[in-house]
Amino acid sequence: MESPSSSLVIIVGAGISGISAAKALAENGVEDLLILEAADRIGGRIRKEEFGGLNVETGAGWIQGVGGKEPNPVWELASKSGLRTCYSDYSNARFNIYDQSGKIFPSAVAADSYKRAVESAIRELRNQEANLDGISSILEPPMVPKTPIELAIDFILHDFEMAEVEPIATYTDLGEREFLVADERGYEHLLYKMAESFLRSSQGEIVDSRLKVNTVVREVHYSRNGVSLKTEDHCVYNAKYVILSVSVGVLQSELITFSPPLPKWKTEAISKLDVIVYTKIFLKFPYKFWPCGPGTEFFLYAHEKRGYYTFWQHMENAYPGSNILVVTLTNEESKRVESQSEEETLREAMGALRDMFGPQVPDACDILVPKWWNNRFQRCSYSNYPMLASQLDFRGVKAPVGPIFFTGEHTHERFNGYVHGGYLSGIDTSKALLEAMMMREEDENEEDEEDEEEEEEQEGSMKERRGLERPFLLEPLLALTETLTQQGAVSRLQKWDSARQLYFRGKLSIIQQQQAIK
Ligand SMILES: Cc1cc2nc3c(=O)[nH]c(=O)nc-3n(C[C@H](O)[C@H](O)[C@H](O)COP(=O)(O)OP(=O)(O)OC[C@H]3O[C@@H](n4cnc5c(N)ncnc54)[C@H](O)[C@@H]3O)c2cc1C
Repeated sequence: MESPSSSLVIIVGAGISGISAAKALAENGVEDLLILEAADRIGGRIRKEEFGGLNVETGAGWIQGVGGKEPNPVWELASKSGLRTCYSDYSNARFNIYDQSGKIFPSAVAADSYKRAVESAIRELRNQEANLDGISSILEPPMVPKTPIELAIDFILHDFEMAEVEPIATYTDLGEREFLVADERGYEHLLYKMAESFLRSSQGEIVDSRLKVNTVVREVHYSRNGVSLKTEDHCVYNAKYVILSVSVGVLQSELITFSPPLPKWKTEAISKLDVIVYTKIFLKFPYKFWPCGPGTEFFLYAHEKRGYYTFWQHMENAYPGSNILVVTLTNEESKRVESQSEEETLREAMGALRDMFGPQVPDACDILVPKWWNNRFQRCSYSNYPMLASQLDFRGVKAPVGPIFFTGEHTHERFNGYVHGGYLSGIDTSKALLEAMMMREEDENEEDEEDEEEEEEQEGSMKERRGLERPFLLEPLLALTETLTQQGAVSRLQKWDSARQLYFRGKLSIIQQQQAIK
């Protein structure tokens, strides 16, 4: 066994959130940092793989929300580093709906039915949003789909809430656009560009000892004084602080154990989150047999089994002449396909294509079936906050526990599920950590200055003060919220806000008492 290495900060995971946290810390003078990554490369759920003579994106492929009210910082990074992208609007899929006999729906009928179904669902949901019973009834599919058009519409409604992250209740068309990454260097090029900055020391040399790949963290031992991490290969890494950037799927699994166990409020918040499995299956053909004109990039296959090889895309806009089709599956369908052989999946996908385009469709020359659910370092494609999740649940997922800070797309309130959510969460978490480090330093300096007698006198109030000032002590806040709940405050959000006010009022009075003593 190697002797333990020691760092000020260890970041577990080198996806977009881990890398952006490391970059932000390094830019703020934290040089003594180390990233431990389980896989053999950085990127996490941003991943390119060679297929059919190209590098395809098996993980994130789009830069979403471009040109909306809030700028997407990942779009800015992509523009700066010259990443090649192409405009791609998957909502167009609803104009190209095929049934099992290859009949294509006239686009006006499809678009109109779709629009009416979405509008009525939103209206009903908004009317009933104060009434929880009402909401649970609308969570059921709005109809039992029978006809192909209903099947397709049902899939799109389901897709809004499950695959596209956005709950239908909050969906607003902000005129945002999506761009598909179409660059041989891959989406991951952005991460390598970011990593360069912290892999260089202040003297400009590359310090690649700051990143260790193939290093699977299995145990996290923590106390007020720091954290000790044990890896699968029996190495020990010590740090004063840890940022855990693993996915919520990993947090819900048994890959990492904590000692002492994480508090109940934390594990409960983590367990409440839904995880979405979203799989892009790639198929290479000897030639094109699908329509390739304007507005044809996406098409839907209406099958009576919800989500059965429904959502298709051709890659001609991104890579002309590639002869590659992509079909997207989600959740139960993803898990089902992950558990069967590639031959079976190929047979099913070819059946769907031959239903749509006829028996003359040529055999595919190759297939790629990524597995996100069975990957023990992912266990999901992205997080999804259930519709009835509260602000409190969200904050519980994000809040630190002692010296352990949590980051990742699932901790970003606005953009959870997205690459830019991961990027922004890394920055937020590094800020919270820097603040905690500063506070702790102040505490320690203060303690050094006091003589022993004073220390004894003030021990009780100092303990109390530390307990209240440390930003990562969420328990008192949660306990207060619980009390308010029992007293029947109106909504969960109000309870949380009232608890926060009481907490800060308490903190203020203790600081005032401290000053009076001095
Ligand atoms: C198929 C698919 C399609 C997607 N499409 C889009 C899209 O088009 N647009 C978009 O914006 N988003 C998309 N997303 C979501 C986006 O990829 C993620 O939200 C984002 O990349 C998550 O980044 P992260 O840093 O939070 O987590 P991750 O990228 O998962 O990083 C966590 C890292 O932790 C590592 N790790 C896990 N366990 C351990 C351990 N025990 N020890 C050490 N390391 C460990 C993992 O290997 C991983 O590298 C998609 C995701 C998938 C899977």
